[in-house]
Amino acid sequence: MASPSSHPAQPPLEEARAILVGVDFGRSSKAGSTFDATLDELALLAESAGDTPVARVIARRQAPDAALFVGSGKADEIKLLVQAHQAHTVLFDQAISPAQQRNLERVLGVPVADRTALILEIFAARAKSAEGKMQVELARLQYLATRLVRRWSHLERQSGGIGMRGGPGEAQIELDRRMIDERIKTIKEKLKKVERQRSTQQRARARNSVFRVSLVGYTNAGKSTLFNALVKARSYAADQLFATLDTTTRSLYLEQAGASVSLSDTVGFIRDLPHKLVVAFRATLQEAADADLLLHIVDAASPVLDEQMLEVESVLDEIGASPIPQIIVYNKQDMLEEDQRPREPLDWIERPGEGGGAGVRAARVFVSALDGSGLDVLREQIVLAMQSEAAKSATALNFSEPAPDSGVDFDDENLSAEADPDSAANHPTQA
Ligand SMILES: Nc1nc2c(ncn2[C@@H]2O[C@H](COP(=O)(O)OP(=O)(O)OP(=O)(O)O)[C@@H](O)[C@H]2O)c(=O)[nH]1
Ligand SMILES: [Mg+2]
Repeated sequence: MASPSSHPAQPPLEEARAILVGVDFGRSSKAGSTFDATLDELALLAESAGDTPVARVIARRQAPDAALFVGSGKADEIKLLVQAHQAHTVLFDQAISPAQQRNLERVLGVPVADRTALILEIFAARAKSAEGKMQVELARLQYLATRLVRRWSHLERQSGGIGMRGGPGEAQIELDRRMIDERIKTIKEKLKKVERQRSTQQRARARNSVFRVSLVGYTNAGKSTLFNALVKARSYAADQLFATLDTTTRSLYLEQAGASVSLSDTVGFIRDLPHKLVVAFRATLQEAADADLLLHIVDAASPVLDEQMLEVESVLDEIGASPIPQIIVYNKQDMLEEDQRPREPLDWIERPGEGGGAGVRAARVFVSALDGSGLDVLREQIVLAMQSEAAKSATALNFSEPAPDSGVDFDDENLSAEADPDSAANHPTQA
């Protein structure tokens, strides 16, 4: 076995057995079942990062231990499990500090990672566009700059991707850190340029009056599957978290309206998305925020669908997309028991308003992206939303519509990475 001070041996590609650890601080509302669901999500994250979960440990504490996050007894228990399963890594459901990570690695003898690191690994492996890759690299470097990372991710070894694999002595780390800072600066500058281009494109798109619809929702809810079913495209759909990172847009022809709308598939949301990553992806999500209509896709079979919906609503609020009309799409109806399925194909529910304010009514439709049921009703609702929007802007036109080519309706600079999420620049098309 690797001595504690050396770089722990990297597992061979085909196996990376992981022990999952969650600490219940007694805050989960519906104790037990809910907490288990969060570990289910960690398991799916681990699998999406190429690890195989082999055991779960749940600890109960009032507060995290300063040195080890869990108590020393629990740490011993985890170590026994690591040995019994010949595990290669231990994954924590909560964010652990750099010091806790170091201490844990010393005690357990294998690399330790937390949820944030896992999400970053997945994002790094999945990003496809040049901009997406830069955004992820930036978020990763900012995260790595604060810790000695001993875990050389499974995905990274597969893809030979970007990133730092630390581990060596302090001098090397100091050197790495300086290089990291340099790299961060360069990427920020490049990103600014790309973002300026993007906002010019967005402005052009906003001028041509195609009705824009964005699919949003918790990761794995079925956005890409629904996107493919609607436009008969092939967006990458898989039982993995964050299968989609870059926005894909296609034209969707709606027979009932005799017109086309543009439909965009977007990155999924997840609870406690690392803050840096939220900032990095704001530009991508901004496309969702600029839509005329959001289809909020929900995994109706998830035991924690309420929490997932609230998480999505809170991110939407953060990027200024709360006021955009929504259709709530309860997907995966085929997975429900007969008696759990709704009697009517459509009803109305109340969703939170802007800034958590007064609720707003939204149509809810029940579909299965897999077997295609309910898609007609969904198309009808899109048409209705489009017509009601057209009626609204016709009324607005009678008042003070600026000349379409005034060119001063909003400012490129304000849409750059540092833009304030609450600034008016996030609502460029608002009358
Ligand atoms: N049974 C069932 N499975 C579905 C349905 N829609 C999607 N799925 C499955 O759910 C999983 C996730 O689907 P995706 O379309 O990749 O989900 P997504 O929301 O795009 O996920 P991310 O891009 O990772 O955020 C896949 O295994 C799909 O086959 C459905 O209506 N019924
Ligand atoms: Mg997807």
